Amino acid sequence: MPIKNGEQYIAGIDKGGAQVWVDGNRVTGAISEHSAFRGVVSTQAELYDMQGADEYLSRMTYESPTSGDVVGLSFLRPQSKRDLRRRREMMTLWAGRHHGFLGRAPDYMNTVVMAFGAAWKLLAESNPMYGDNMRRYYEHCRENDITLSHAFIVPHAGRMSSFLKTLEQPDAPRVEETNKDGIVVSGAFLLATQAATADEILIFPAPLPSAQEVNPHAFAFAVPSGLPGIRYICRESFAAGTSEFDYPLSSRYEEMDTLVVFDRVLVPHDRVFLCGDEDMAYRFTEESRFHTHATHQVLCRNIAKTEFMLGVIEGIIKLLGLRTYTQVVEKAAEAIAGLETLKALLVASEAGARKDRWGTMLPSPGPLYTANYLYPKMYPRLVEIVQLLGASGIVVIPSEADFHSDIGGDLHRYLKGIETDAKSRVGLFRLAWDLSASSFAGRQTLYERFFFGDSVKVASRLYSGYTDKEKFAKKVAKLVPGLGRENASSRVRRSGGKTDDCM
Ligand SMILES: Cc1cc2nc3c(=O)[nH]c(=O)nc-3n(C[C@H](O)[C@H](O)[C@H](O)COP(=O)(O)OP(=O)(O)OC[C@H]3O[C@@H](n4cnc5c(N)ncnc54)[C@H](O)[C@@H]3O)c2cc1C
Repeated sequence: MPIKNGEQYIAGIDKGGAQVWVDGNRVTGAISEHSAFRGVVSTQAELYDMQGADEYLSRMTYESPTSGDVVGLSFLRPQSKRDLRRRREMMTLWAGRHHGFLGRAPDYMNTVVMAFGAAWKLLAESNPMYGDNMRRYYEHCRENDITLSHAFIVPHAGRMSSFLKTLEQPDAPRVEETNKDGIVVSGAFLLATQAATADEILIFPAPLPSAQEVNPHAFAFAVPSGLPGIRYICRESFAAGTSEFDYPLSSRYEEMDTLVVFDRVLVPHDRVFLCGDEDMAYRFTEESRFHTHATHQVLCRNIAKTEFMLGVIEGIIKLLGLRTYTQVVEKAAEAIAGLETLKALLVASEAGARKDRWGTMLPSPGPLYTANYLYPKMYPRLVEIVQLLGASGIVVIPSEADFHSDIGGDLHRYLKGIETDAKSRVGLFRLAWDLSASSFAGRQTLYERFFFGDSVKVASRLYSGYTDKEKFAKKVAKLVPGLGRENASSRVRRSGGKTDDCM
């Protein structure tokens, strides 16, 4: 099947039969029509329509190497710097359409599954069937334009401190049994964004330690979202209403987060990528380089989001006539400097790309992980700048209904701007509210802070892979007698990383 369009995406979600719970009630009707999902489903449908439109087709798709069908470019396994550029252009087009607010637009997981698929041979070391499954799953996603969600972390009740290695945790997700049809999995996964609005879910938790040789907590697989025994328990919806005037962002881009519960779910053997091999789970996470490829996608999205933030900042400056205040200009300049830094890092990541051991053109991790490190700090600051410049304008934001009521005249008279009518002025501030102060805004900030792991993990990913630091230390050591001497064992310890891990 070639790329899907929006209508096909919606039909797939509605027919998928996922068991979704919102506010204590099971969603019984069409997911796409439920108020918690309507906006985001419609936005994602727009993305799928976009890739098939004449205007974009050549920039957003390519010919499948197996079927010859037209498939999505974010599935393309890059073999050259040109391929990386094509991927970036495609991802930038989608990010520009949702202004970076969809952290889980389909290209995110398309990229992850591409990286996993490229590294299938590693899984084959654990079991040839697992390698084969991964390779075929990537092709399945690409050929059927599968919309994929994922859950990589488990609830706190199921986590285990390393010093409790000898104990088993009853609440930790686990493989309960293996039978002729597949593996039976029970337990919960803490968080899957957009799981209720995706065709399938990929599960790959960091394995908890186990006293058993075949670790029941070490597994990875992907299944249809509606497989019997899976429940998706949604948080409260932040799509506060359907009016695009009142809630310009949350009405369109609210991505639901869910707790995913597996209740003796039978995962067919051909969907299992790893089972029991704790060491391989860690190795595959690192050596598939999916973090690096995914960060390339993330950076395209962050740039689109920062451009949008800058647009709002400039809109407020113009509206309130703030351009002559140097403290205001300085804040806008900070946003510009942030944006330009991200853009430079993206270019640098492609310029420094080289093939990894899977034969995939890997963007340079150094600039990407730097962006990954900076953005969780940059984004909350951009939000703060919007608040600082918008001030009371961000709270005096009557609704569309107010404008159409008997007090509409007051609003038109007293809320107009210097050169702007009241409704446009309030419209911009309602957007600034949704961007900086609403529940949707708070969740967006939390997302940017955590979606790729907490700051400790992000920092250690940057630090540990940054081999140049040793070169610099040697330069310093030349000027400090005795500092450069090290014993052989510390040299061995420090050269433990794979060669393509270098930044
Ligand atoms: C909005 C949102 C959407 C998300 N979507 C997804 C998704 O779709 N799929 C998915 O798999 N995950 C998703 N995540 C989860 C994300 O991967 C995690 O939030 C992240 O890995 C951090 O884990 P945690 O939330 O359990 O924090 P915790 O591990 O509970 O950490 C809490 C605090 O303790 C600190 N801390 C924890 N351990 C240590 C330590 N050893 N040393 C020092 N400090 C420590 C952390 O830095 C943090 O400040 C999402 C998260 C958010 C917020």
